[in-house]
Amino acid sequence: MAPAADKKVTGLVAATFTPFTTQGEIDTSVIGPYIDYLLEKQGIKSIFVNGTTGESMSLTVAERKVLAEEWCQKAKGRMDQVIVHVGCMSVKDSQDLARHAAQIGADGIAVIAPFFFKPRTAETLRAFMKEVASAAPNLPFYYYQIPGLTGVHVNVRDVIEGIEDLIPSFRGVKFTGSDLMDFGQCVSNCQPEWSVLYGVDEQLLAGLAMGAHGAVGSTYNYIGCHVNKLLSAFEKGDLVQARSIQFKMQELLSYAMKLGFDVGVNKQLMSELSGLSLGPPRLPLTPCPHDRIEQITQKYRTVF
Ligand SMILES: CC(=O)N[C@@H]([C@@H](O)[C@H](O)[C@H](O)CO)[C@@H](O)CC(=O)C(=O)O
Repeated sequence: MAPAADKKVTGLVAATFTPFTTQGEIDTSVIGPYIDYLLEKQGIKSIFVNGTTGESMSLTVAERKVLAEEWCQKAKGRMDQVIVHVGCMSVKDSQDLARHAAQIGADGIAVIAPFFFKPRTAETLRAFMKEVASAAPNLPFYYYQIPGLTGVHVNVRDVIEGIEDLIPSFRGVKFTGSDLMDFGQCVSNCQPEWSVLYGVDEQLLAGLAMGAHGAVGSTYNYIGCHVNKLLSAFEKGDLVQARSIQFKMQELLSYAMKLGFDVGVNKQLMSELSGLSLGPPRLPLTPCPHDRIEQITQKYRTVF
């Protein structure tokens, strides 16, 4: 049976941060205001929750369910799409989360490759994904490729070959890698109803030139309003304007990277720029000194 919520993902999708209290417990009270902020201040209409930015691998399955439910409930009728990442090391946990995502009205699910015992071939990875997708056969399913973190360097082009026969709910890829040849091959070999989404914010324009249908990223949480202008400029064929926004993103991110940029730093930057209390990151991520966040915030203000 075809997935019920069958609409293509386009435009910018914010990979959301997970709010924690100062004691390190998940804090769902921030999720409503967070969604207001994305819609009203950043022009972001879709979210990707419990992903890398959301520290999913540091959360319990129970916490992930509570968070997914709150994001879906608060976004209902307001946002276009809520995609819930359900990837885990155990296929059983992933199936549990996939079933749960279907129950709470998510618009789609995504799965990263397991990375402790790594699939060595596209075939094994596809088999893992098939098992997860079968737990929520009516939900659009996306493969979330992020080799820099998983260490799984299987060609995505090989993963998607004929995958619609294996996983009828397959609807695309979130491609967080720099191999633009593999990315281009995904675009040129995708089915019309699939979305191929690019996930390296600092290189988005290259992804768009290669045919990305949209983009998922962490920085769209706080610079989405600028990046939306990049998308419009690209659509109008104004590459000079599109490049100038991309170069600003690169200036900010290369500055932050030199100071040490990880999900924890990124989360604190988001708190600083949005005024939302997202709390500290969870171990093994550690909070970064306040003066460093101030330097990055200052850079943001001079660049944009
Ligand atoms: C490795 C990583 O965290 N990549 C980010 C990017 O948005 C990244 O933060 C940005 O390009 C800056 O490097 C996203 O692709 C991750 C993401 O979408 C997610 O949180 O699931």
